[in-house]
Amino acid sequence: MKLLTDAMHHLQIQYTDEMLEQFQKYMDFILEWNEKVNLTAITDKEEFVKKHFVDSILCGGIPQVSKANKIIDVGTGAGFPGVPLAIIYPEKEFLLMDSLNKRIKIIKEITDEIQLKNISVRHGRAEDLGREKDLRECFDLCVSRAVANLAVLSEYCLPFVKVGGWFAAYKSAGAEEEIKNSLKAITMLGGKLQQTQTQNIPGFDLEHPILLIEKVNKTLAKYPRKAGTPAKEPLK
Ligand SMILES: C[S@@+](CC[C@H](N)C(=O)[O-])C[C@H]1O[C@@H](n2cnc3c(N)ncnc32)[C@H](O)[C@@H]1O
Repeated sequence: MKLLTDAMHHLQIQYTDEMLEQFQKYMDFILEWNEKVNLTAITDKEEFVKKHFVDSILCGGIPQVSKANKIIDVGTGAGFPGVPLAIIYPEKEFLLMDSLNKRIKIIKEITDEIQLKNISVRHGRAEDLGREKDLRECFDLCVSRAVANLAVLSEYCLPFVKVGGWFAAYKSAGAEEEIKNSLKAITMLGGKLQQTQTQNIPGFDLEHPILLIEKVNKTLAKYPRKAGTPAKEPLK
């Protein structure tokens, strides 16, 4: 866990022994489950800590993230970035969702086991859950990593965010063209790209722009379109 504590020092994230224990147990359980169900291609523990834990908490300490209370992780997969963020922010409430029920059930089982009490889970597609009354425009912050192209992702994510809230999209370096081509879609969905934050921890080779998109207007009732349509016909 030295890699993780080094990164947390750099990001000025406070941590406790209990948090480090939760990180350790989460990795152990995921790798154990991974022998039966495909959860992650990363099985080397050092790589796991870097690419899953450190990468997930790169948005830690960003003011838009620090001040959010209710957070949703769209397309969480094996729990990233939602679980590491829930560990470092025990006072915030997290909802992790994914269209693959198998993964959601495993995350629930593991997070119960390690007593991460601030996580709940929901199975479903973003296009469907984004229309549910108890989820639509209810979150201060939506995070999402490695789920879809930014225009598509914005249609999945922005409907969950309340006006005045934020969508933090984890993108890879070199996404400038993708960002430029998604600006219109972001506006159509009620968002505005305000800032791109690139966290670079010396020695980590994780250069990652995190796009901070503010929800400036309500999302029109016609979005998200029906399941499958955003990916087939991205807004432009
Ligand atoms: C490549 S994985 C990334 C998982 C995780 N966010 C990470 O960074 O490790 C993409 C995940 O998004 C989920 N996903 C894709 N489209 C989705 C949708 N329309 N609604 C909900 N989840 C979706 C997939 O089931 C998968 O678990």
